[in-house]
Amino acid sequence: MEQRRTRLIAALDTRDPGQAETWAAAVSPHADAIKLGLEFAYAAGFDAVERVAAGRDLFLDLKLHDIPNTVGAAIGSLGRIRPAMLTIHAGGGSAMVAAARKACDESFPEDRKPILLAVTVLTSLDEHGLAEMGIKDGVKAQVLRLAELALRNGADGLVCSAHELAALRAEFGDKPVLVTPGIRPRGAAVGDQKRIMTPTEARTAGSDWIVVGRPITGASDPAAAAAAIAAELSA
Ligand SMILES: O=C(O)c1cc(=O)[nH]c(=O)n1[C@@H]1O[C@H](COP(=O)(O)O)[C@@H](O)[C@H]1O
Repeated sequence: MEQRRTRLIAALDTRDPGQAETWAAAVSPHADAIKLGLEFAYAAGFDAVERVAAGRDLFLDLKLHDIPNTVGAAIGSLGRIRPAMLTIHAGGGSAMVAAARKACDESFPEDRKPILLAVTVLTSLDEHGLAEMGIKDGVKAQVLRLAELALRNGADGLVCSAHELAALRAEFGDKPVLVTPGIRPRGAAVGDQKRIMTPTEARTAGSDWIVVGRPITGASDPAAAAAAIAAELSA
């Protein structure tokens, strides 16, 4: 079987457009896409998102989670940004995911439709965190449940931790795009993440894309940190 190519998304979490542009330029030779999310969009605005993303593949991580009409309309407002990937929360339910699918289909040209990704269980949560919300049968069961809901309603892929990749591939096959944050090169600070793996482990487990933020942006040389992770993925 051909080895899956695992690609790198660099998460550029900052409020500062100048910093985002500097990081984007530094990591772009090594990362396959950049991610801008809530911190940047709220602080710098969508014009800045558009500027930093120009000429680059953008993972726009807004993690939309609202009533179907609002989520569909929000996606409809993103047309000028043309993200390569876009996130919603699978926990918004079937009708919300379906509304997001419809909005993607109607708001973007056929050849520039974003990959619609449904976040299953955040990588900052563990069994205890889920139990606090009344979900008592564990992370894997919840990820599989939300994955089924999201894929059935039109999501192209899922955001999960690398720990669930094997179960998701066994259940849903090769087609869904599986994106895994919570990636920590050996020895890197874990921070608020709970379900982590190294780049090599995530690649071996079948990740299509890994998302790495602070291990790159917090490094003294972000370009070198991104290059080292890219090298690890292609070793
Ligand atoms: O959707 C995401 O990208 C996401 C989902 C998830 O479950 N966990 C998660 O960490 N993320 C994002 O991935 C990035 C991880 O950043 P670091 O922990 O700094 O590597 C952040 O921008 C998070 O918002």
